[in-house]
Amino acid sequence: MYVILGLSGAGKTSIAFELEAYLVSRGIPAYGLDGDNIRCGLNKDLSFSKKDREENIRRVAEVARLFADSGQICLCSFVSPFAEDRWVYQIGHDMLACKIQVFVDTPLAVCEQRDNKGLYLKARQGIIKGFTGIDQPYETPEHPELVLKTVDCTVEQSAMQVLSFFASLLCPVYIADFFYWPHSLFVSK
Ligand SMILES: Nc1ncnc2c1ncn2[C@@H]1O[C@H](COP(=O)(O)OS(=O)(=O)O)[C@@H](OP(=O)(O)O)[C@H]1O
Ligand SMILES: Nc1ncnc2c1ncn2[C@@H]1O[C@H](COP(=O)(O)OP(=O)(O)O)[C@@H](O)[C@H]1O
Repeated sequence: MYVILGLSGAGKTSIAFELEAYLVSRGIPAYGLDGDNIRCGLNKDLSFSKKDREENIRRVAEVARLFADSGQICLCSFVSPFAEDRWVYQIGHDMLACKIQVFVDTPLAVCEQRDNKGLYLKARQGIIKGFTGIDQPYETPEHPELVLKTVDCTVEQSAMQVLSFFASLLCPVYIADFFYWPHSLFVSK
């Protein structure tokens, strides 16, 4: 299970979906659970209050566990701003290889400049209340397995960093089988 954390606009979704596409294209079952998707269905009854964010992550961790039990790599991309909520991912995942926390460490100013969905502008205008990084805190993960800096690198490069880390956890035979990329990791679009 990968837990991909960071501010809105940090790059969580882009990296998670790039990873999913890459792994699936290599015959490795993987599935991405993303805040925007899950909040349209399973968690559409939840707001962005502290209590509801906690419930959001609790349900996501339960679903992710089911995916993991079925043998799939589950990529969970959620803001998860509060440190005390993140422990739910740990339950039932004692081995390092089973739970990898990736912090997408993009500065707030960069996320705000990207503002793909116009949410930061609305938050600055006071139209959205309780927006992470603006008028709600983001507690930086203290011990992530991997920290990604997304400034001046592409989505593919960031995804490659995660794959390289993943490969470093695997036995050599498995690496040779799935992670030998002679020149280019990704099929050009
Ligand atoms: N108040 C507030 N704060 C943060 N984000 C907000 C908010 N309101 C809406 N959005 C949109 O919801 C997406 C984050 O949902 P998450 O489920 O990942 O949030 S959380 O983990 O429960 O904190 C987030 O998606 P990403 O941009 O992909 O992170 C936003 O599009
Ligand atoms: N190295 C990178 N990794 C991820 N996203 C990046 C990177 N460089 C630029 N971006 C851009 O930043 C934006 C991140 O948006 P998104 O993936 O939706 O973030 P989040 O899911 O964290 O809100 C996208 O437009 C993406 O193309």
